[in-house]
Amino acid sequence: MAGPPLIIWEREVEQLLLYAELVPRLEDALGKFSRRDNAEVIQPVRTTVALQKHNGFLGVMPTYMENDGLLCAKFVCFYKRELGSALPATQATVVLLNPQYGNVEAVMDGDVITGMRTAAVSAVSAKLLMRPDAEVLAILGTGKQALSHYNVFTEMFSFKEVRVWSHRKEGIERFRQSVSGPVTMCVSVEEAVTGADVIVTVTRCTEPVLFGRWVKPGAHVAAVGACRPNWREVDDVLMKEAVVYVDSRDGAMTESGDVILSGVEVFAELGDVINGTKPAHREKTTVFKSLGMAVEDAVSAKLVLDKWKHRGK
Ligand SMILES: NC(=O)C1=CN([C@@H]2O[C@H](COP(=O)(O)OP(=O)(O)OC[C@H]3O[C@@H](n4cnc5c(N)ncnc54)[C@H](O)[C@@H]3O)[C@@H](O)[C@H]2O)C=CC1
Ligand SMILES: O=C([O-])C1=[NH+]CCC1
Repeated sequence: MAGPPLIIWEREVEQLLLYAELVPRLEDALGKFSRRDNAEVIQPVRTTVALQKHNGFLGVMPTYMENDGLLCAKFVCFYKRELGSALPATQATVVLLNPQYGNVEAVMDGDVITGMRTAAVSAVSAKLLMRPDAEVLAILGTGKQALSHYNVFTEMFSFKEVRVWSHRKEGIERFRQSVSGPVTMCVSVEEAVTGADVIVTVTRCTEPVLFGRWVKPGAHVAAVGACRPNWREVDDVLMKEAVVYVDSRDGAMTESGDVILSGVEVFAELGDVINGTKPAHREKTTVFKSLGMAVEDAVSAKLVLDKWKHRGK
């Protein structure tokens, strides 16, 4: 008989996950996903159940990575909140199962995993797609994802300036106090993104907040919010001017309003670039549209579990 599952909560996950260890595992997982080999990865598009009364959705995100012996599912609730609401936009739990017997081995907090793996994948997109001389990073939004993106982008790259915009002044002030490095606080999106080399959009917007007319040619945009087919974060002009990369083509064609409603053609998955089957157009304006994938959660959770088992050794 299997023992009871391990329960690993937020503070422990926070202590165990490090970007330096997470990033290479995510790159490997993105590459495996894009090879479409069922022995490596089975990952259907996320199933979503509408929580109409609460203006939200439950997303169920399973994956099986046979060669890695990994069976995992994340449950993530995400909401369209009122402007200024203090309630979280997402809440998540990750479950690791034994693929041979089907028992649950570990249940862990999914919020830190979601924050860190999403930001780390955006950083991978920048590593592959931004111009090598990039100096200015602009972050739109000041919530959980904004913070994790700030942390990994400043750990992996040396930007001369990091600009931050939020629709609320208090949001920017809170953000400035929670980060260790300098930030330039911007009063408008236009001010934040004009001349920026890399732009990260991490808002709860459901209408475009970033407009192509403000984006410098050759900039790289990691568009992380707007994960429903009728939600937008960036406008048609930007989508049509850019070479568009995604985490999952099927995911983007099912869930991304920015892709579906602009009618653009997806050029490649990040995994295709990692595998060397599609080029990285660093010289052009690029958009990485992120929806989030179960393989990212699975390899993150496995890293947490392995480190939990070896802690103190
Ligand atoms: N692609 C992916 O893998 C993932 C995407 N997400 C998405 O990322 C976005 C940010 O998530 P969190 O940082 O956790 O949320 P959060 O609630 O912590 O922060 C959201 C930010 O958006 C701002 N905001 C809210 N409404 C706005 C509006 N109408 N216009 C402009 N700004 C607005 C808030 O002031 C806040 O700064 C959400 O859309 C979420 O669904 C979250 C997890 C994973
Ligand atoms: O992958 C993920 O966890 C999510 N994507 C959009 C909301 C949550």
